[in-house]
Amino acid sequence: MRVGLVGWRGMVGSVLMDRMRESGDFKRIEAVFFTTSQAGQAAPSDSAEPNLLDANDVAALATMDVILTCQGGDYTSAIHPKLRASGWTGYWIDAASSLRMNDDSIIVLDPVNLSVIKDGIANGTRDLIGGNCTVSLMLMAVGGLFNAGMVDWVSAQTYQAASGGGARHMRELLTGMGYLRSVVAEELDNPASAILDIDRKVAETQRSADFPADMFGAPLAGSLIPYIDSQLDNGQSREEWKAQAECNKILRTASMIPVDGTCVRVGALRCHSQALLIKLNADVPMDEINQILADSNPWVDVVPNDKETTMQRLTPVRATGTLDIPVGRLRKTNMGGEYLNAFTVGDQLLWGAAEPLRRALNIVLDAQ
Ligand SMILES: NC(=O)C1=CN([C@@H]2O[C@H](COP(=O)(O)OP(=O)(O)OC[C@H]3O[C@@H](n4cnc5c(N)ncnc54)[C@H](OP(=O)(O)O)[C@@H]3O)[C@@H](O)[C@H]2O)C=CC1
Ligand SMILES: N[C@@H](CC(=O)OP(=O)(O)O)C(=O)O
Repeated sequence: MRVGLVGWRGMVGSVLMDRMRESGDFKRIEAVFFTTSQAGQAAPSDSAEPNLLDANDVAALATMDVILTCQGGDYTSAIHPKLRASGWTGYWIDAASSLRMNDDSIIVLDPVNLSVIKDGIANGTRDLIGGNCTVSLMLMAVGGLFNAGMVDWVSAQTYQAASGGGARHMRELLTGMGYLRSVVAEELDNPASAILDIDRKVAETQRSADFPADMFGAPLAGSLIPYIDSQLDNGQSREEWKAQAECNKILRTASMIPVDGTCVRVGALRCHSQALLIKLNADVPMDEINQILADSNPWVDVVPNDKETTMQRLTPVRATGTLDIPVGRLRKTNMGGEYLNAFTVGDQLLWGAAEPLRRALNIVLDAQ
């Protein structure tokens, strides 16, 4: 199949290209590389064409069997309707949120919803959309409990990495960290200096007009921001709204399972973490819960709930750059035996963005 790649040189796209090369995906396809800004320049060595094609050229896109895009929502909104209106019936595989909640799209996360994806493809669905990173990572961790029909509702409190905003947001976080260190470098080198003087200087710096905050809209280094994405009329942020909407669509639930919480940006680089309170519909023993989670997919790492193991295995430092999905702090809470505590971490550029897309491509290839 001829597969048109759009957005491949961006941050999500670069992670996707690395995974496709590692996994041998390019051997299965005739890859054609598109760009919105560099048409005519030399294409990467994986390309079937010598040069990059114009990603705004609908006629050129229409010669593809599959378009795989990480270019972003504005691109999708501009191009996808024109392409479909031209009569194109190929597969559109996309990281952006624009088409996610459309009736004629599927949200792809095959370790959790392979049957939904296969049914959809068999029934003619051609828009296969990656889920929101937080939702995908939560379901990679605890989807086993949902699929076992054990979940009444979930309260999810998130700790989301800078990379969710994009490459410039990651740079702003690191610049802010360096800036803070630089204003107290002398005091830090002197063990006799007063920690409250250091603290005061740091707070003054964070509050100053020249502290880097253009991308996030508020200082993040040494702080956090309890709001992600746009504001909705019901008091939720759009990121919080996605949790229930997308989770239920991914699972194709017969009746809505409530999912809600507060989404918070923290100073991690590319791993999102989540503290979950899961209301089970029965007081299931912990060993059974651990087993269901461990068996749910090959990437879940059920971390025993002790301090030393948790500190080694259940952190962004441990999970970053890997496909592993550690889930731990598993215990029943004071609320009762049906109320399960959990904490999970995952790389938001891998399972949170790129990996479900390349796997959706392979499912499409397998279906031919
Ligand atoms: N960031 C995230 O965590 C997630 C993002 N997504 C989706 O993916 C989309 C893309 O996100 P992201 O990868 O962060 O976006 P980037 O800003 O990194 O890349 C988007 C595009 O910008 C263009 N570009 C311009 N200058 C450069 C440069 N110097 N280096 C690389 N690319 C450049 C490229 O297009 P061209 O070659 O055409 O110029 C590139 O494809 C998002 O809009 C969102 O819809 C989904 C899930 C998570
Ligand atoms: N909103 C996510 C990243 C993202 O791109 O989400 P979505 O694909 O739902 O727009 C974050 O900031 O962490």
